[in-house]
Amino acid sequence: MSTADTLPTVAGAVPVAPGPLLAVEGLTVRFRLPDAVVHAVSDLCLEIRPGELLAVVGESGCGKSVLAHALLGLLPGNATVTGSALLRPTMPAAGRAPAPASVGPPTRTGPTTAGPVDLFTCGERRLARQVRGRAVGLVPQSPATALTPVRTGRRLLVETLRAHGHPRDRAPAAADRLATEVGLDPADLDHHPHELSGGMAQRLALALALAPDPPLLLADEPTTGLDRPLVDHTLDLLRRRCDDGAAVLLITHDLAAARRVADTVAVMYASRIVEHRPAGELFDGPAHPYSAALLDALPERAFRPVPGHPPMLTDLPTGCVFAARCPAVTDACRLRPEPVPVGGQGGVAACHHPIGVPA
Ligand SMILES: Nc1ncnc2c1ncn2[C@@H]1O[C@H](COP(=O)(O)OP(=O)(O)OP(=O)(O)O)[C@@H](O)[C@H]1O
Ligand code: NI
Repeated sequence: MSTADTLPTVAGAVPVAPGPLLAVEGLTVRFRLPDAVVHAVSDLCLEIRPGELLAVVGESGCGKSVLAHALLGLLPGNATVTGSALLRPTMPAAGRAPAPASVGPPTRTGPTTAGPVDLFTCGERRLARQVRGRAVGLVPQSPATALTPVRTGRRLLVETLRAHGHPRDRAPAAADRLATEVGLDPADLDHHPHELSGGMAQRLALALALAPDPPLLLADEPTTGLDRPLVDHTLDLLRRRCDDGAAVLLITHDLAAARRVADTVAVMYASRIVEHRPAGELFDGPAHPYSAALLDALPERAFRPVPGHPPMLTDLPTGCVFAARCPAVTDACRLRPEPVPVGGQGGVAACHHPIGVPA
């Protein structure tokens, strides 16, 4: 798809047609601890459109999973969430053919004329009934603990398919097809989740998330524990879902995965998005020194780890969060950088000295 019209807007800008499926504005998540406050996500803005695969990348602990959990109202009671996350409602698009390998309900969803829903204010009842596992699917980061242990994979999958409109007589065959689609042997569905390996549980969780054919899928490290062929199989499956009109937010440590399938990449560092670009632009010429350092750490590039450590999320600097590790730091970095346009396709980087942009 064209990346020019898939990019996020800087906070406050007017989104262009056809409009995002999800528009997150100023998302801030804080966890209250007895003696500290964890700044897990800070002033995060992003948009994702139908057909777009957005990869969110960044080191462990930078806030990627908290972002996904915030969108679905899954954060614990010590969290406070501010900002907005407008999800455009969808309805079945009559006559739209499902992808050949897809076993979702016979129609994919398309836009309606109804207004968007703010996921942060719509309330738990609406999240439970209309959003989680329906409008927005989640592949959790630790599926082994998230899956109900008392039912077999087959029962979980058939129940999910039935709950989303598959007729009783067709749901078992649909479950088998879905298992095959995610790289499981249908016979694996006869086991309970705890009897599965981590990689198999991962694929079962993916099948369960795909069963309702959600217009938006949040996939949190969906390839952890898989060998390379299965990683590629899973990534290509997510790509096909996007090509068929769904939007996928792929959370991953694996930059090669992002490069393989993403349209756009958001690089997170210490609770903030520091760069958000079309994938090709980011990999060919990162603008934020942190993105450049992450790419330099790849084995096929300089294989040089990012020097130093991220700041504590309980004690973030008031200026640029990357300043202490940045080779290009100057006095200006004591002030927080606003996102500035980089590249030619609407990308942004939050940096006072973006690479390749004249001062
Ligand atoms: N319930 C909580 N209470 C306090 N801090 C929390 C809570 N949940 C998460 N955090 C903190 O929020 C920060 C972001 O966590 P998150 O799980 O989003 O990281 P991540 O980017 O997904 O990392 P990983 O790649 O390791 O999964 C971490 O510092 C984590 O310790
Ligand atoms: Ni995580």
